[in-house]
Amino acid sequence: MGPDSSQDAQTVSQLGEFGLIRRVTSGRGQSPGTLLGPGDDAAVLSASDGRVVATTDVLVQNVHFRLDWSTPHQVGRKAVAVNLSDIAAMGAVPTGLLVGLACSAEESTTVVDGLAAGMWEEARGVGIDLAGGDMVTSTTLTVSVTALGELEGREPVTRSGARPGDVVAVAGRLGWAAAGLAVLARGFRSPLAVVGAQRVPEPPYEAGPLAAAAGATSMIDISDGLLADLGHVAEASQVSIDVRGDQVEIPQRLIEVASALGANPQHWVLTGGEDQALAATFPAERSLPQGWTAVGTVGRGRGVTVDGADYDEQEGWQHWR
Ligand SMILES: Nc1ncnc2c1ncn2[C@@H]1O[C@H](COP(=O)(O)OP(=O)(O)O)[C@@H](O)[C@H]1O
Ligand SMILES: Cc1ncc(C[n+]2csc(CCOP(=O)(O)OP(=O)(O)O)c2C)c(N)n1
Ligand SMILES: [Mg+2]
Ligand SMILES: [Mg+2]
Ligand SMILES: [Mg+2]
Repeated sequence: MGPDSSQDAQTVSQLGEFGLIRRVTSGRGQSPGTLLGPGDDAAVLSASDGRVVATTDVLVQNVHFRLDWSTPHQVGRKAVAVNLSDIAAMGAVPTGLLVGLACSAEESTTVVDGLAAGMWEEARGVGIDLAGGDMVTSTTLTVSVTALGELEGREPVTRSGARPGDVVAVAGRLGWAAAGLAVLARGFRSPLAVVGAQRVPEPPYEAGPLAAAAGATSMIDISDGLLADLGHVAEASQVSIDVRGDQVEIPQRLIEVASALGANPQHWVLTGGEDQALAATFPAERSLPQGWTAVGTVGRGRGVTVDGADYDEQEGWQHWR
C-alpha cells in the first residue's frame, strides 16, 4: 500500500508503541545472518568469524531528558547507559558504540562537548570506545546510540526462556529514577539521591553476564517499569509471573521522598522506568548469583500479577500514550 492509498490510515498513537513495532517488524523475512531479532533487548547477528550483539536506543530532548534538569554530560552518560543495559540483558559484554547526534544550527558547542564527554566517560567505564557515528541537523536535539557486544561463548539469554517454576529475580535499583522524575517534575532539585538516579542510571552491568553464566532462563532490562518489562518476558515466554509484594524492597529513602510528595513509593518501585535494573528468571533449584534478589515466581498462564492480583497502571511507560 503506497502512501497515497492509505485511506484508513491510523495515527501512531492509535496503534501504540508496541503495536507500531509489531506493524513494522511482523512478516518480514529473516536472513541467515540474523540469529536473533527483532523482539529482544538486542539482536544477535552472525559473522563468518563470530557473533555480534547489537541494540539501539534513542534519547530525545524533552521526551527523555530536559537540559534544565540534567547537564549535557549527564545526558551523554544516560544515552550510553541505557544501551549498555540492553547488552547486559542478553548476558553479553559491550565491545563498542556508534553515536548518531542530531542538533539545530543554533545549538551551543558546549552542549555537544558535554554530551560527547559524558558518552565517552560511560563508555570508558566499561572499557569501550565510541567507534563511529553520524551528525545531522534537526529542530530537536536527539542522541541515538547503537551498542555492540559479544557473548564470550555463552548463549544469549532471551525474553522467551522463562519456565513455570522458575524464580524471578532482579539486580540493580528500582523506583529511584521514577522518584527523581517526580521530584524534578514538581520543580525541586533535591534530594540528590533520587534526582541523580533520574539523570544518570547505574545499571548493574556485571549482573547480566553473571546471570547468564548461572543459568538464567530469561532476562530483560527494566526501562519502562518492573511490571511492564516482566510483561514482555511473560508474553515472549508464554508464562505468567507473580511478583511477591513482601519480596520487593521499598528503600527507606524512597519512603521519605514519597511521603514528602504525597506519592506511593511501592508504585515507583513496581512501575517506574529508567533505572535500567535487570530482571531475570532462574531454575528454582539454582542459587542466585551475587547481586540478584528473588522477587517472584513464574507460573502457567499469562500476564503479570502482584500477590496474585492485577496491579493498577502496570503498563509502565509507553510512547504516544
Ligand atoms: N523501528 C524498529 N524496527 C525494528 N525493530 C524495532 C523497531 N523499534 C523497536 N524494535 C524492536 O522491538 C523490540 C522492543 O523494543 P524496545 O521496547 O524499545 O526494547 P528495549 O526496551 O529493550 O529498548 C526490540 O527488539 C527492538 O529492537
Ligand atoms: C523530560 C522527561 N520526561 C519524561 C521522562 C520519563 N521517561 C521518558 S522515556 C521513559 C521510558 C524509557 O524510555 P524508552 O524510550 O521507552 O526506552 P526503551 O524501553 O526503549 O529502552 C521514561 C520513564 C524523562 N526521563 N524525561
Ligand atoms: Mg531492554
Ligand atoms: Mg532499551
Ligand atoms: Mg528501545
